[in-house]
Amino acid sequence: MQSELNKVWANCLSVIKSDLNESSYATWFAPIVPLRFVNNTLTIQVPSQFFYEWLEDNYVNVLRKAIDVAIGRHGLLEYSIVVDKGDKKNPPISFNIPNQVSSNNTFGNKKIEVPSKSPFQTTPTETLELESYLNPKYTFDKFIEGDCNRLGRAAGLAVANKPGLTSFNPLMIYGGVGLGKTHLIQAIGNQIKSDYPGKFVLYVSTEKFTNQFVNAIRNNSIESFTNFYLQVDVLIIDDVQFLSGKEKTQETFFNIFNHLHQSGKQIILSSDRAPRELNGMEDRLLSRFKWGLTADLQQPDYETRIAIIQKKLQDDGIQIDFEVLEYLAHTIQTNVRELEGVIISLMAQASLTRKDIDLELAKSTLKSIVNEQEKELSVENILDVVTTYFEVDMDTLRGKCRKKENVFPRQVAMYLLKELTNLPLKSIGYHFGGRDHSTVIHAVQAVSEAMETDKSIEKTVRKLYGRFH
Ligand SMILES: Nc1ncnc2c1ncn2[C@@H]1O[C@H](COP(=O)(O)OP(=O)(O)OP(=O)(O)O)[C@@H](O)[C@H]1O
Repeated sequence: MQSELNKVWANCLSVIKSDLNESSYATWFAPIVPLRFVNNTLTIQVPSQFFYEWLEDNYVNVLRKAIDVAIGRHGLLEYSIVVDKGDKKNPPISFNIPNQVSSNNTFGNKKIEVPSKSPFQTTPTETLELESYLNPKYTFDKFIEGDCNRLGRAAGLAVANKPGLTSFNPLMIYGGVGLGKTHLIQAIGNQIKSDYPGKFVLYVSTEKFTNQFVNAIRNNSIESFTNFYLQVDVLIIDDVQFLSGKEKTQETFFNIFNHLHQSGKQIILSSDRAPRELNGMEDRLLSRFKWGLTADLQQPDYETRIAIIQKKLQDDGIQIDFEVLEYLAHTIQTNVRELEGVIISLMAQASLTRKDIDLELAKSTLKSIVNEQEKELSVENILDVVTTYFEVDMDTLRGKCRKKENVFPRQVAMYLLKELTNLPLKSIGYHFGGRDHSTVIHAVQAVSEAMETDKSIEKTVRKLYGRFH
């Protein structure tokens, strides 16, 4: 019945509207035509195969909720896709939809069951915003600034303030695992979304972009795919290293890139390595990557690690003594994700055991993690760490050369042996070409004094010490 159909669809739309922003609603739901409502099944007409896939990929939860409210938990949704010439030649597509019960291709319709409970249900803090795939937890105020990320963060803020209008287009952020690339590029997207609600900001991983492209080839819907991307105002693509070796995807991305760039749209990219190290990438694409600004994220230094831990604990309303903070920052030096993981286990331990987070709890919680990272305490390993850090060879470290660049690493090595082992001074001297104990005492004093007067030396020595303790 026509009036019932309209009522059901109007109810769906009001649920959908309340969940989405205006531009997503206008792009994806305004063009839908309700066709019929029979036996608890609502049939909607969508303009293309790509449109249908995009709805299923991005809005399935919203649709499910709308059907629940408008029809009830037994409601079904059926799509009727406007078939163009090319689509007719295609074999039926295979779906990647959980809970799909049937696909009826006789009339070009696709039928899925919409269960009352979302299989993707997440906790509120993890809810992704469906329309742009931005995670709202990634913001600038949660991104701690340090020497390791100063340029990237500043460039990110500049881009967020004036998307498409700075010379940082594209902005490419690169760096190793867990150093904050995704956080930073999403923070830019989140800020733009909040300051410029009219702009269509899209975050997409390279993997997802590639999958969509492959599907579009299979379904002969490349044009819809490309057209969709050309509507984006701010395109954020994560992990572009995964484009390596994918020539066709690169070609399409190249065209989208050029078009967006020429239209003054902002492009933001992340990669796990610098553009010059991206193998398997077309030169013309690589040269585009370098058009704007390339900024790297490095491992956070000691002070930044302290600030990150403080912020994470503070966000959870937890206070800890500075000595615990120092211990954590010394112990976990690899990347921020690991640091976060440790803080979470620590908080879990504290709440389980109903204890405050003190040094004892920190040490016992971190025991397994620390043991994995610690090098075995031996003279060889200590000297090895020193030679690697200062880039001197073992013979020079143990030898007699009096050049300043060799004397200091040697003194640090002696200092570490004294602090970390129970070796008598004479034995320590023995490892350095048979020097006597007074040379070792002198080295230990020299390093201690240098640590007191020079913060960077203190940091270096503590860092090397931290490899064993
Ligand atoms: N400067 C920072 N301040 C606060 N949190 C940070 C910072 N850098 C990274 N993090 C946090 O560390 C975790 C890992 O960061 P993220 O996922 O952005 O790293 P990534 O570089 O994208 O890693 P991958 O290469 O594995 O994709 C996230 O939870 C992020 O919020």
